[in-house]
Amino acid sequence: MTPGARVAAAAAILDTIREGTPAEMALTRWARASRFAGSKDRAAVRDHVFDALRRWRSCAVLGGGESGRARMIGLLRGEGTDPATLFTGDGHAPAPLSPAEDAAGAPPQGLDALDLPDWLWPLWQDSLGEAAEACAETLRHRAPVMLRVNTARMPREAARQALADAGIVTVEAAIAPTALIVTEGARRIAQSAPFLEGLVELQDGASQASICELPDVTVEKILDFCAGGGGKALAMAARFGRAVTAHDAAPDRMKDIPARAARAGARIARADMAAVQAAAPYGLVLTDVPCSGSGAWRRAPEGKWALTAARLADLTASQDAILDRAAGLVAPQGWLAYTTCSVLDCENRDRIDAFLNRHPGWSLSRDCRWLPGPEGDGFYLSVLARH
Ligand SMILES: C[S@@+](CC[C@H](N)C(=O)[O-])C[C@H]1O[C@@H](n2cnc3c(N)ncnc32)[C@H](O)[C@@H]1O
Repeated sequence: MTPGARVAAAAAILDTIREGTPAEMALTRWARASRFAGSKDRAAVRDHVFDALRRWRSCAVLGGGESGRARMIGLLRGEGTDPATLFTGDGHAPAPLSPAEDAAGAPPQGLDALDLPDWLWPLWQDSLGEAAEACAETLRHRAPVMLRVNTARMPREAARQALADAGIVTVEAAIAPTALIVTEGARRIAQSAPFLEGLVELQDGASQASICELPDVTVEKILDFCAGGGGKALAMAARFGRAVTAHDAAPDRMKDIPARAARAGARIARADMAAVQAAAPYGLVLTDVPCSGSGAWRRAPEGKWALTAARLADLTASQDAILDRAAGLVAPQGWLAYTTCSVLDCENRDRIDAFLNRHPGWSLSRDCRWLPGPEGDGFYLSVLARH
């Protein structure tokens, strides 16, 4: 596909997303219907679509309209590319700009320029203070591809070498002693020997850092209460060199854990609630709760536009309920860790303060927040100690 044809494909996909199709589904449907598109074409179209989703508001203002075509015009203008160079009408490229399109569009201002929803701004500012604008700006750009080295198997430097042998270039990240940033060859990771042999896993830097900040547990049992695909359970198994119990209210989400654990040489047993309760208490329970994802909107930008005040209220209620439930599983003198990939206080420190008000006999031991940046997403960790 020519660069212009890729832009035309992205514009059409953005229209289906506007009509309500989730981005991943819209991309998959397009790829199935476009057998002529090679892997580089698919990657380029995907990048266009996700860039436009990250900058949804500013693209519309710069492009002078809400359609996929207008947003692609806006995206190119925002990147300093004259749309006329790609909107040529040649082959499968989009038709040239009309005089009206040429004249439409303006530099975005305020929240259009920051690409945040209006209703969210007061909460955003209260939570982030002076960092509010910089944080919004960071989320307008792509996230780094990051790997966690399974240091239970190999030191970080040796893993870097093994990755380089597979054509994957990385640099060490300061955020965590396990973290690497991929600078070249990201698309080779899933088929590479270091990945297939469990030496590395894809995991954001701040998630890795949060596991490094957990208190030491030497003999006690460890439970990942919201295990999902098992990213944190695997990281805890590597950090502590111990077995981890994994639970999730949606057990299907844990279906990849056995294969991932086998690759990594980790002992992770999946457990339903009855089994979790039968094996209680635990020395450490991690609750990596469902959240707005506001710290990770670079990776999942649709979430930025789908979040509403009502949805946020539902999330905070379920965060409280999960904390209450998990607290009952923690041994005396044990730890309850709470994490979100959100930067909003209402999902972070406010939930912990509310928990401490409801539960005498607990105290706050550690409280960390990472802002989105070159080494990771926005993330929050709180560690609560049971007396
Ligand atoms: C942020 S995701 C977990 C991601 C995972 N820890 C990882 O690192 O890959 C949150 C998970 O919490 C689960 N969940 C939601 N409500 C829950 C509940 N009441 N009890 C346990 N898990 C719950 C969801 O199904 C979802 O998989």
